[in-house]
Amino acid sequence: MVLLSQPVALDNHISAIPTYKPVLTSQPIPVVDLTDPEAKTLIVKACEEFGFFKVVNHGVRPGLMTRLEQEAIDFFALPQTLKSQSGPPEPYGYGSKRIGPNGDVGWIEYILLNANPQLSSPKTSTIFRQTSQNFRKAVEEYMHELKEVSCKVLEMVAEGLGIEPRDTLSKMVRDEKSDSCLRLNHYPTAEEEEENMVKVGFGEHTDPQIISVLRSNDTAGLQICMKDGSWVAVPPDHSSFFINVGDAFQVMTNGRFKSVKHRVLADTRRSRVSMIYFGGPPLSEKIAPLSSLVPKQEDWLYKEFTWSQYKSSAYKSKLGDYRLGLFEKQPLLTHISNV
Ligand SMILES: C=C1C[C@]23C[C@@]1(O)CC[C@H]2[C@@]12CC[C@H](O)[C@@](C)(C(=O)O1)[C@H]2[C@@H]3C(=O)O
Ligand SMILES: O=C(O)CCC(=O)C(=O)O
Ligand SMILES: [Fe+2]
Repeated sequence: MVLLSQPVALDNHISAIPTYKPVLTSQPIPVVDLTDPEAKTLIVKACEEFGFFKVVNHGVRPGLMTRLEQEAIDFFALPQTLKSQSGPPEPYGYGSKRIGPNGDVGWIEYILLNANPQLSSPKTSTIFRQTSQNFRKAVEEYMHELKEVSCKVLEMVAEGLGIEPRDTLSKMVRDEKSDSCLRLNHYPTAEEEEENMVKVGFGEHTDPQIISVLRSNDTAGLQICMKDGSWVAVPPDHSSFFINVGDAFQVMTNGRFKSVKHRVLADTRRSRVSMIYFGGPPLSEKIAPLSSLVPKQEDWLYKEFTWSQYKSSAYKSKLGDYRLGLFEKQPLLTHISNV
């Protein structure tokens, strides 16, 4: 077992990583007990108000969470030359400091793995070749359990919103062609730091998929953006999950649920390890407001698109871009006076 207590040098120094003086407001994050009979109502309320909430009593084995965390720590402690053989990510594989293909950087190293083995890439095979069978086993078990949590939450949402049938949302994530993925992030410690300054670990963004389920160790750093533009720090809790509404979910609810903007400001005195399961639809799935929620097409705020189209456009964007803008319907000219 290797502990990452020493400062870690990322592969090359990128001075472009911004530092921040944190300005925060405090606001309690909604907590939902998945065994509570009121859970579906509370989840809908949290998705409408924040696009974000914490879940407890989720049914995932605590031992599996710590096993995968330890496997991730062991991987990130490998020599840089070995790790770099599994990168750069395309988009799956190992990445360091660079996030995505369009110049975004952060104080981070990570592994991105596709949950669908049919879509597995050479870079991810390299990761599994360099690590023990235990790593692959922990990843597979974790993805399986996280898919269940995601589907449980999506079915509760369907019940809470009166969407019929109740597996309308969850079946996209359960589909064997679902384009879901798992991301393991490591925000290392740093040698020296300006007093009261923190580095941007993962710049502000929304997640493109339907639902993201995040678990981290007990190091702080995650922040979410409120509707008024203020940022709220999310107190870490290694035994719970944090759920994000993603862009595709915002579209399917016709904007009733907001895809939450979030970021990570890295505390460079303590390393942070996070593991996020992104529940996505199959590439061919058509994404549009759900007819059981918005029966009349003229009320749709978004044009229909396939997940594959959305993904391609997301990979042409920068992290902080508003990706849904391209898919918003223009107001009809006949509705505008003076035209
Ligand atoms: C800059 C980028 C990285 C990202 C793809 C993108 O072009 C814009 C969205 C980014 C994001 C954010 C959530 C997830 O971490 C992620 C895997 C995803 O699906 O969209 C990342 C992408 C990535 O790092 O490849
Ligand atoms: O590491 C975290 O806590 C959040 C990372 C994140 O937002 C992402 O990977 O999309
Ligand atoms: Fe994210």
